[in-house]
Amino acid sequence: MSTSSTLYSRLRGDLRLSMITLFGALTFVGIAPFVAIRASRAEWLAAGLDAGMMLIIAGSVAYVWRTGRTELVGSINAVVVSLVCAVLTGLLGEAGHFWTYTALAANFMLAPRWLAAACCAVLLSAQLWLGSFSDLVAAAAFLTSALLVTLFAAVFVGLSERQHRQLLAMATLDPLTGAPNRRALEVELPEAVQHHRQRAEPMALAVLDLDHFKRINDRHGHEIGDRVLVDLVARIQGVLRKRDRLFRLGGEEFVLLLPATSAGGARAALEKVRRAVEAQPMGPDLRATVSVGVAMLAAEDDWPSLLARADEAMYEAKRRGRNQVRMYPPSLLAGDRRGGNTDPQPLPATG
Ligand SMILES: Nc1nc2c(ncn2[C@@H]2O[C@H](COP(=O)(O)OP(=O)(O)OP(=O)(O)O)[C@@H](O)[C@H]2O)c(=O)[nH]1
Repeated sequence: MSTSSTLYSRLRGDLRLSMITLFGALTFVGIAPFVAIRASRAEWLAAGLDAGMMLIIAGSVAYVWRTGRTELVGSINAVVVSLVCAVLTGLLGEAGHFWTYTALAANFMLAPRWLAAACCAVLLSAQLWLGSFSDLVAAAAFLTSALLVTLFAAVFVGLSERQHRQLLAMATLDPLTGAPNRRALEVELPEAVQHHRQRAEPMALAVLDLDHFKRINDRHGHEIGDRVLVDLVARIQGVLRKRDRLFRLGGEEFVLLLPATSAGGARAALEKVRRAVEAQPMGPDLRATVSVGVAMLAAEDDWPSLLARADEAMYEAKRRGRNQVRMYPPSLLAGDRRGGNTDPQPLPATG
């Protein structure tokens, strides 16, 4: 994946990251002229505050892209913007009020809701305390309009976040089983490959396919076939570690990503999966089995080659009679795993 498409997919997948980035860019462009104007008028404190805020926001955008800590950075930005805005009102009087609306809306885009609400409350109190209003009606008009902006921002951001979560789930989760889908795999697998290669840690990838699923559908009907897929996912997730990832590639084919796992560990884990499927019937007169192909991440691998090897091993398992785990290359295989012969053998680790 190219750098620009990686950046784009991060922006698309993380709403708060995109808001922090947009806010940072707009604040930089919007405030820079005022630093110059205030400096030219010798309003050194106001110019310094604006410049300081620009630096903090620019630094925080760089930090959030490096670390992904969007909640921390968004929270710091909201606090800084609210404080600077309140202090500017104390220094500039009426001119400081105009920035209040921007700060109120930005707080909800940057920080968790409770913190945004707290920042808004502190900012509005400071504005009423420090601001210069001609009379009580002017102060009441300011407060009402500011509260309306706050309310609109809170509702709008809340709705956007909910829709974003729903869209993300629709785009990345298989609606039948709830497992992450092929699209999610295409995002997570390249990241996992890069992560493990950089740290020279072993990683295993398995392709798992239900055996004779067509027969199950033909004999028991599609509805039961669907339930078998749901049950299969529950069984697999029940025996694997929390950090292992299961994806539905399509139909009755799944991919398992086993981070920080040696060949021996992968073999043991996938035998557990195979046995968990075989052990209990999935319904009256309905036994299912799986064929599994495993490949270990090698130094020269990219994710398509790793996936292709695991797929090749899965087809080998099918060719050899199904209901078994095969490793790729076959030299990693210690004995045929079919049926009851399930003791994992020590296997050589690979890159
Ligand atoms: N119920 C149900 N069936 C599905 C779904 N997706 C794919 N299938 C069915 O899965 C079956 C797959 O058949 P095949 O590709 O021949 O594979 P198989 O019968 O499992 O045979 P082997 O893989 O060689 O063991 C087809 O009948 C598809 O219609 C689904 O979401 N629900």
